[in-house]
Amino acid sequence: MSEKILRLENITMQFGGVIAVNNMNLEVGEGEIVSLIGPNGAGKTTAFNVITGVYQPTNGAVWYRGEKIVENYPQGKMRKLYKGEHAGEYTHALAPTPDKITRMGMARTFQNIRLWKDQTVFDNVLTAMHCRATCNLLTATFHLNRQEEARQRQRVEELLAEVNLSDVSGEKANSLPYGKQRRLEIARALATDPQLLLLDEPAAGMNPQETDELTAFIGEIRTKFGLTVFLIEHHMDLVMDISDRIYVLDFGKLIADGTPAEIQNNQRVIDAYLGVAEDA
Ligand SMILES: Nc1ncnc2c1ncn2[C@@H]1O[C@H](COP(=O)(O)OP(=O)(O)OP(=O)(O)O)[C@@H](O)[C@H]1O
Repeated sequence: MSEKILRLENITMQFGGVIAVNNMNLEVGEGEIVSLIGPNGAGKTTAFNVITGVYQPTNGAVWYRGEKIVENYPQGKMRKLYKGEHAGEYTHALAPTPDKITRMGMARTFQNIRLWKDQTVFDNVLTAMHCRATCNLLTATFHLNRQEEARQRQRVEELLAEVNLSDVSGEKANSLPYGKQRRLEIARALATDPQLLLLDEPAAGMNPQETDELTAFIGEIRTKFGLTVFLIEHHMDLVMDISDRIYVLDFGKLIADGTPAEIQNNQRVIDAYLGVAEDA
């Protein structure tokens, strides 16, 4: 099996009385495309939010490229609840901010498109690239030297060509058809030069043709950019076509993992999700 680029160890995320993610253990190998599927409210986006530093988990650790990057040692009542085999290993909380995690080489897109709608396609990508290169908005805005600015503009042009958006480079983001807006979101994530790309429902709202194009596109960028992809998706055609492996989440708990063929034939998954999705 390939080297693990991402590993979740005993991740629990609790909001008041709701346990959104319940003791999740999973691994994503270098170069894989892995999907996380499950019914609405199963905890998929919450898991992404923990991985990318939006939420500090109630318990557990996230490892990235062999390094522990997120960890929590439960306090107070929680400490009692989670004092398990690994509790002694959690000596302090590690909680990097999302931008720090981006700079480690992890990029993400969101369920709802989050583009700078009035900016051009080019400027959307350039801004994302600035953030990675300088980590400081003031520096990004005012102090880039000319040589660096020219290098970045060149890189944006190359990136837009690689994702087939060169022809709309000067258009405003909100004037693009929906499928291209999604593609632009992914281009923005790629501008931060990630090794691991997390896609949260990239095909949401797409018609079948757009979904097919996106499926091919994700495969292409994996190869072109040497990426590992971890994605959440409800479009089962896309998931089954593209995934090396699939994890299934239900009410915060992983109930299965395996290849697409194994998952499609898993009775527990059919009962909890696939059967329902097909009937819907
Ligand atoms: N910030 C929050 N505060 C309180 N509860 C939350 C918060 N974020 C998520 N939840 C709850 O956690 C549970 C899991 O939500 P989550 O959005 O992770 O599910 P999901 O699997 O991504 O669903 P969907 O497929 O609909 O996007 C839900 O019950 C949700 O209401």
